[in-house]
Formats: sequence, structure tokens, C-alpha cells
Amino acid sequence: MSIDVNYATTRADAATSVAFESALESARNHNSGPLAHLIDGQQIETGEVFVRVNPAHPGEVVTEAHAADSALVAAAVSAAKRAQRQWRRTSTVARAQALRSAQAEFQDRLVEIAGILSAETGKSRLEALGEAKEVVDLVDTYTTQFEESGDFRKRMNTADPNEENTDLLRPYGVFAVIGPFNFPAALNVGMATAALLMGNAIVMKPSDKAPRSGATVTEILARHLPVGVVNLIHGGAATGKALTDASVDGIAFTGSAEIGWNMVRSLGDGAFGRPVLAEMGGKNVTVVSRHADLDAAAEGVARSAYGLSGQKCSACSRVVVEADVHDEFVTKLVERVNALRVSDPEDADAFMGPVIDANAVARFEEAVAGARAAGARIEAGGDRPDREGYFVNPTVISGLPIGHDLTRRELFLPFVTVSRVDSFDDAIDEANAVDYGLAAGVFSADNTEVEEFLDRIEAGVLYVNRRSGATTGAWPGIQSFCGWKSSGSSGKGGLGPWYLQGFAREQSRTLPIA
Ligand SMILES: NC(=O)c1ccc[n+]([C@@H]2O[C@H](COP(=O)([O-])OP(=O)(O)OC[C@H]3O[C@@H](n4cnc5c(N)ncnc54)[C@H](O)[C@@H]3O)[C@@H](O)[C@H]2O)c1
Ligand SMILES: N[C@@H](CCC=O)C(=O)O
Repeated sequence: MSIDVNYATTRADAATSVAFESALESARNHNSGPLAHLIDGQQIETGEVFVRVNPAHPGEVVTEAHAADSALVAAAVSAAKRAQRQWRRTSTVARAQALRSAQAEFQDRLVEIAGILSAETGKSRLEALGEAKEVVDLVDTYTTQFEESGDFRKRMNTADPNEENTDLLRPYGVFAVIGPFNFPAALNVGMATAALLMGNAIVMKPSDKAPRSGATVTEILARHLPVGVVNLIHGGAATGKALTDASVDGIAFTGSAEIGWNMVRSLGDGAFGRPVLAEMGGKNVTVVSRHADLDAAAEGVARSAYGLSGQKCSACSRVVVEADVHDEFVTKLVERVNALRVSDPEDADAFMGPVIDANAVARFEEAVAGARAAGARIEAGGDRPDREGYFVNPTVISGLPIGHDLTRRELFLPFVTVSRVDSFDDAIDEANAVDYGLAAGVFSADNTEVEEFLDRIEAGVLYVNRRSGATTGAWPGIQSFCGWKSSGSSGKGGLGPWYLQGFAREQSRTLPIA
């Protein structure tokens, strides 16, 4: 079945929908005992068992898994170190072939993977199918870049006719790969593929909120690579901490800023620094000028703010609007938000599924109470649908004072604040007044304003007048996904052309000409 879905797709064809529904049902009923770790090619079934429930029906356990303790983590790192010695000497052609072979299996199992993603995270079918397709495109994009890189090896000039000089990129060794719950297939596979192509071995720790999603894609990678190059351990924060404290040579992390920056600090605090490629949170803004097409702006914001229930690092969570068009924009946004369908992902028309867990629901209720206490207007939502599960309604808030905490802190919820400012210049100041710098959008028909936005905005992923998603929808090989400020530690983004190099260090070699 050929499936062409991305995060801007608005409908799946009938055959894909039927296949997805069957995959979702089977994933929801698949629990056949705790998932094992994968270390040196062996399935290891030790450690306390934790469970993941279906967020649409929290009484149903979808997955169980064993959590790894620090001894098991150390065993996984040792296995990876042993395997990496050979893997780094494997020809670049053979490394690329191994990843191409995994890519083919990801493509063959795309709908099955989408079902597992939706069962564990509550993603709608289009979000789940989009993520499963992103997995395939990520492997393809990085492998193509790798194949075209000339082996990351360059012949240099020489100052001595008896010498030849080469500059090359060499792997660090073993990378810990630690991923978040919201894209537990694409982000884990993206980080892992880049590390592996560059000659590193990995120890993967997926989120404990999506262990089967992480395990399924990691086991596919493992099957196509030599034993021990890809290892998998399960668990939550304690297992993650044990992994970052172990003797890994680097970390690829995607998750919240607090945890990511702690890793950066802790790996920098030794006899020598080790790389932490961390992609972190956002408080992504859309600027709406008085020269904007307000229908396009409202649609772009609604799609970005509420897709995946606002649980994208790229989600638009604040809109800054020029005063002249504030009320009209809010009216148009509210119309669209009230039309969004919040439902179980098994419902073909569900736009928003549940949020991830009870903590997210509590955070939603606290945020709404905070907005009310500050005298803000709840323009849409602010409550929960009357149904079982971790569902909340898409929410629009206006009238919060400039600088209010709810306009600064990442909530990771379908919760959008709209702020009124006097000028386009003030809008950019307000847009930049957060620590984060991930994605940002602008709506304006005035080219001078657009240029001003592009020049001044402090974020790594920018979109202009984008109706299909004001701040979301980056795709491998099309938009790089680079966090500025507290949103990223390396100044380079996943999905883009400079990512692979972060997984290697440079070496210069001067040899006598024989
Ligand atoms: N910039 C990006 O590309 C990007 C993409 C997706 C998500 N995110 C961000 O991820 C966050 C949401 O995901 P989440 O709630 O799973 O994030 P999180 O930071 O809570 O967890 C991420 C991963 O870190 C592990 N972890 C938790 N504590 C740890 C510790 N002390 N040491 C080591 N590992 C630890 C978790 O088990 C999980 O696997 C949001 O902030 C979102 O913006 C960023
Ligand atoms: N690549 C996705 C975001 C991934 C993070 O959560 C987007 O651009 O919307």
C-alpha cells in the first residue's frame, strides 16, 4: 500500500483508514507481557514492571515494560562499546546499506507503527500516519546526505611535497539516545540514524509513556545492523539518569529544556566535555499584523496550536496581534476552534485526541484557573468534554497582561494565549520576550514587515503566511528543525543538512607519501 501522508495532510484515503483502524485495534489489544530490553542482541527481561495505559480509556493497559537499573544500563553501554569498534571500521557503503534495509522495513510496517503510536499516545490517525511516514523519510534523508558526503573525508593542501594531508570526521563512540513521548518513533529513529551512520553505536531509551513505539522502531534498526550496535533499555527518569551518568561518549536528547540543559551541564563538567545534542521545548509564537489575511492566520494558528492536542514542541501556543485586528482575529480563531472535533483516535474525524496523561490534564486545569485569576477572557474551551479519558477542549485565552507567566512557560497543551500590541515592532519585541527560540510564524501582506520579522525574530524555524501550519509541520530534507536559545544546545537542527556532522569529531592526518 502506498501511503503519502505528512503533517499538513487533511484526509487519509479509505483503504489507509481501514488499515489504520485495524492496526490501532490490534495495538490496543496487544499487551502480551512486559517488554524486554535488548542488549548485545539478547532480550533481557529484568527490572520492575511499569505500565502504559490508553489515554483515551485509562482503564486499559496498552503496554507493560521492564525498567532497567544502573547495572543493566552499564551492561548495555559496554555491549555498545564492544560492537562500535567494528562498526566504525565498517565501510560507509555498508553502513548506508544497513540503514536502507531498515528503511524498507519501516516502509513495509508503516501502518502497524502508526497504530502503535496512536494506541500509546492518543494521536489522531493523520498525526500517527504522518509520524510513521516521517520515520521513513528521516532515514532516507540522512542516508542520502551520508551517501553524498564523500565519506566526510577531504584531501587538504600540502606545504611539503613529501606529505599528504587528509581531514575527516570520526565517530565519538557510544551515544545515549533519549527521546520524548510525543514523537516516539520519528525522533528516536532520527537521532539514532544520524548517530549510526556516522559510525557510533547506540543505547536507546524511549519514553516510558510510549515504550512499545520506541521498542518497535529500535528493534527494526537492530535487526538490520550488527549485533550490539543498537541496544535498547526501557524505563523513566531514573533509567534515563543512569544512562546519562554511564560512560557514554555523547547524548542525543529530545525533550524538555530543564532536563536537556541539566544533561548539557553535567556532561560538560568533567576532565573533558562530551557532546549533548539536545533539542528541547518551545513557546512558539505567531505574529499577526494588521496587514494579514486573517482567515489564513486563524487557520494556520488553529492547525498548529491544536494538532496533536498542542503537544508538539513546535505547537503555536501564543499569538501576538496588532490591536487594530485583534478582535476580528480572535472571532475567526474561535470559530475554527469550536469546530474542531475532540475524540478517540479510532474516530475517523477526530482532529484532537486526548492529552498524554492525568498530569497534563491537571496542568490544563491549573492554567485555565490561572488565566481566570488574572482576569483573562476564556474565548474558547477552558473545560473538558464529558467523556472518559484524558480529554481537554482546545482553548483560546485573551487579555492576559503582557509578561504573564502563561505567555512565557511551555505548557505543552492545546492552550493558546492571544496578546494585543500597538505596533508590528512591539509584536516582535513581545515575540522575542521568552527564553525559548524554536519555531515562529508571521502573517502579513507587507513585505517590509516580513523582512523585519525574518531579520529580528529569535527562533530557528520560521514560516511566513503558512495556512497549513503557522509554526508546525517541519519535514525531513525540507525544513531543518533547529532550536535557538533554550530550545537547542548545538545551533544545528535535526531534519536538515548540518545534523549528521554533530555526531562526529574532526581529525587531521598528515602522512608521509610512500
Ligand atoms: N525540539 C524538539 O525537536 C522537540 C521535539 C519533541 C519534543 N520536544 C520537547 O519534549 C518535551 C515533551 O516530551 P517529554 O514530556 O517526554 O519530555 P521529558 O523531558 O519529560 O522526557 C524526555 C525523555 O527524557 C527522559 N528523562 C526524564 N528525566 C530524565 C533525567 N533526569 N535524565 C535523563 N533522562 C530523563 C524521559 O524518560 C524521556 O525519555 C517538551 O518540552 C517538548 O517541547 C522537543
Ligand atoms: N517536526 C514536528 C515537531 C516535532 C516536535 O514535537 C513539527 O515541525 O511540527
